[in-house]
Amino acid sequence: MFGAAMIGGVAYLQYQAAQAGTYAVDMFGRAKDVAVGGATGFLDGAGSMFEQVGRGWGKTKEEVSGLQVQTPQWMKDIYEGKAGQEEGGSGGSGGPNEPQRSGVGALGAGAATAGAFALNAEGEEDTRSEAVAAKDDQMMMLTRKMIEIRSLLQTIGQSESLSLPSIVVVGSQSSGKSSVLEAIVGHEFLPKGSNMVTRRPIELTLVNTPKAHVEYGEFPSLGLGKITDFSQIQKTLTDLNLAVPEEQCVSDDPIQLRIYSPNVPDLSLIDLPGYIQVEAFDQPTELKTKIQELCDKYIQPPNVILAISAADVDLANSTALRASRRVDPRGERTIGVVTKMDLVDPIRGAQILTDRNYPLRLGYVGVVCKVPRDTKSLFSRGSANITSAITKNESAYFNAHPETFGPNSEVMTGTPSLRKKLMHVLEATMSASLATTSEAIHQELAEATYEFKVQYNERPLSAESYLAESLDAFKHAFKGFSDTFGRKEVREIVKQELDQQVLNLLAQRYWNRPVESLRPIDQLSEGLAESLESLPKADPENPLWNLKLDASTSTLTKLGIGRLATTITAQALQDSVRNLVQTSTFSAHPFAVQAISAASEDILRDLSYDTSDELEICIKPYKYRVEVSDQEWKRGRANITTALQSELKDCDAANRAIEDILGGKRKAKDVVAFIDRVRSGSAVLEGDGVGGAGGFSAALLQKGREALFLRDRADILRMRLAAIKSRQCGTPANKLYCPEVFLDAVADKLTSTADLFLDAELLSKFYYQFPRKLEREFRSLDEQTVEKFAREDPKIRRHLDVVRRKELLEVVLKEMEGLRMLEARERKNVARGTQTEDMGGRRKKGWGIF
Ligand SMILES: Nc1nc2c(ncn2[C@@H]2O[C@H](COP(=O)(O)OP(=O)(O)OP(=O)(O)O)[C@@H](O)[C@H]2O)c(=O)[nH]1
Repeated sequence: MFGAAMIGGVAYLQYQAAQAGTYAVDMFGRAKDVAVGGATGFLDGAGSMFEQVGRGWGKTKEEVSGLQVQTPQWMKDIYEGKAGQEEGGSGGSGGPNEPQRSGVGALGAGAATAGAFALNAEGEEDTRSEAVAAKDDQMMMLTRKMIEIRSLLQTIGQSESLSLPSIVVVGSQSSGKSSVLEAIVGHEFLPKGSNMVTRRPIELTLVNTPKAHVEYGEFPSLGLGKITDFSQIQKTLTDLNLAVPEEQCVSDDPIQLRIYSPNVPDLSLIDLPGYIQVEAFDQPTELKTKIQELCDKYIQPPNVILAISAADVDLANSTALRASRRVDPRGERTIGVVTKMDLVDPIRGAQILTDRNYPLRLGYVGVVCKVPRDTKSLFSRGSANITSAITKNESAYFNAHPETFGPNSEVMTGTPSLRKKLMHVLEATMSASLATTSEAIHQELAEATYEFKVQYNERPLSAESYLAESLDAFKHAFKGFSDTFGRKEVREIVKQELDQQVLNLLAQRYWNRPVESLRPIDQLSEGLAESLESLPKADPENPLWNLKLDASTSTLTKLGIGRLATTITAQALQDSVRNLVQTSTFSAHPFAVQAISAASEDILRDLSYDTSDELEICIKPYKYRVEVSDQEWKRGRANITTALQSELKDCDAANRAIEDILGGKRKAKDVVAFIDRVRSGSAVLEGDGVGGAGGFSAALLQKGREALFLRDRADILRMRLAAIKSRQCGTPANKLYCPEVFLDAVADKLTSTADLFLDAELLSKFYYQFPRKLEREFRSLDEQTVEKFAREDPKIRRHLDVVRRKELLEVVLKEMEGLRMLEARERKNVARGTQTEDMGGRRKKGWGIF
């Protein structure tokens, strides 16, 4: 077990046994003894490290660098002084409890560690021996690996067995919990306020970045990116906490926060709401219980408990220690932190730290974490590091009482010592949990593999591959559509539209036989002058009929065909794209549906401007003259016959519907006969018929008028169908007598020009541009959006989850294997180190870690 390098063979085995609940040696109250034991083992480890680097701590950097070929990267970094920002200096005042280190600054060793421990950066002397420093570095690397694995496991899910332990911080309100965490991090970043602002657990992962110059935080699940302003982190945490409604009190949904800094150690901590004694009058009555339940959930084994108590409150009244006792009665995994040491007499402070009533195997650490008032304003901007100010203030206090807190005292004090202790304890606890967690991962992986096989036939899937496949399938479907929607289809929709326009024109200009008595005078048309029945016998020079035909033709050609035909074709394309999306995998993705629709709309809008103008120019000649060939006439005659027949059918159907409304044929006939009589003047319509007339209600009269109109229209259609069928309408020379045929032929000519042009200008350009635009837009989506897109479909989300879970578990297992190898190597080193020690009989005094 590599933890042994730090803890020492004997002490570590004791610790391990204690973790397993079989620890039989009474270490309580003799924490210091164990610490020395730990230090012995620690030096054993140093011995083996010595071997690793060429048995030469006394060598110069150059001498040693010749051996670097065999040394690991972290070690090289130390020799090259790259790992930390500063070399291990000898200046500054050492912490009172720090053991003296020989050969300080030699080889620049420990620079990385010092950076991580924030010792030199804070003006303190790194007093560790080189071997110790190197060992620390290796431990940090391993701890970091485990923390990384812990973070990976966090992303897999909140399963208790699938997790590595963390340090859980508990304490009553105002015990100084936040101050301790902020002293470790070096920034004020936790929510502050009187209104119980910590309502959710904060899972804090500290990542040491020795070479970085910038400190920042990240909320991995919020995607806010790197936040360098710690007051912004504080604000975000406050907002997230206050989002838990007051009546809900607290939530067990953790907030994950990672802080990257060269000044933090690699640690994983969980901050919890502070215990309260009694609810305030404006707080929910169950608040106390809820906080307790939440804390209880987190302080379970194998987590380490950081129990915060204030020195000015009797330890017997410490809620944190009481809570820890319930779940850790033998005090095996609790570190006691006594804050506000400056508020009690030093002798009393030292007594608290050596408390016999609440003995803790991992001991107590006394701290003064208050930011000195005179420097506080300097840090108000949220970016300055406060570690230095706190440590200086703290050292000043403890150094002022050397007889109580000096190097020879039994007690452990100071935030730097606490940081180190936390790292060592976390490393050991995590490594002790590795086997169990590894077993749980194996089991989870087996389940995920089974699900992947059975449910998804081992079909690999990623958000990117899903998007790519969906896009390819859609483009393929679109290609299929473009093969079936060409000039012929454009012609159909344009002609259908123009047919309608022709029918409207005919109705307006030719078929408008007025029902005179029922229409206001100003609506009576020129149709009165010459009835349509007289058209077949009209004089070819008759100005009225000539004018009518010219005006109708002109209306048709000047309709704005360019715009009309382009718009309806673009609309048909847009509708088709929408239908294609609905039948594609994209249909389950609102984002994609919207993006595709917008893409086609954009292209069609752009193309439509030019296309409609140019098409209008193409049909310009028809605005002045339209020649119709015999062939065209023949086609027009056939087409309009079909159109009129269909119109006639519609009229008859509408008439039948009205008859039904009027209460049958007979009743309808009576109403229509009355209106007919009014029209011919043989009956009188009282008023305007609003109150009814002739024994019929106003509503019946209205329906009767509609029926009469439809009857008239049907009569006209029949008459015109007969006319079109007659010999007279057999030739374009007689267009004056057959306006229906002529207008249809004109519409047909306009359609032919439009479909040719639209095919070349709108369709082919759209078919070219659209898939490319989609390709561009979808391929340039960022990872997050692609992920969001794929997860919109619940089926795909489940599939992705299984694949991802399986992949992550495989990665974690691989990482675990790596750790195990390191661990095995470490164990070997410890064994060798012990041998060396036995031979040399050399023992050094080291730090008391536990
Ligand atoms: N004198 C002195 N004051 C301290 C020390 N540590 C914290 N304080 C002060 O004690 C008060 C409470 O400290 P916090 O760190 O906010 O305590 P907390 O436990 O997080 O409190 P809640 O957020 O209410 O749960 C603050 O005014 C701190 O400035 C210390 O070591 N010495």
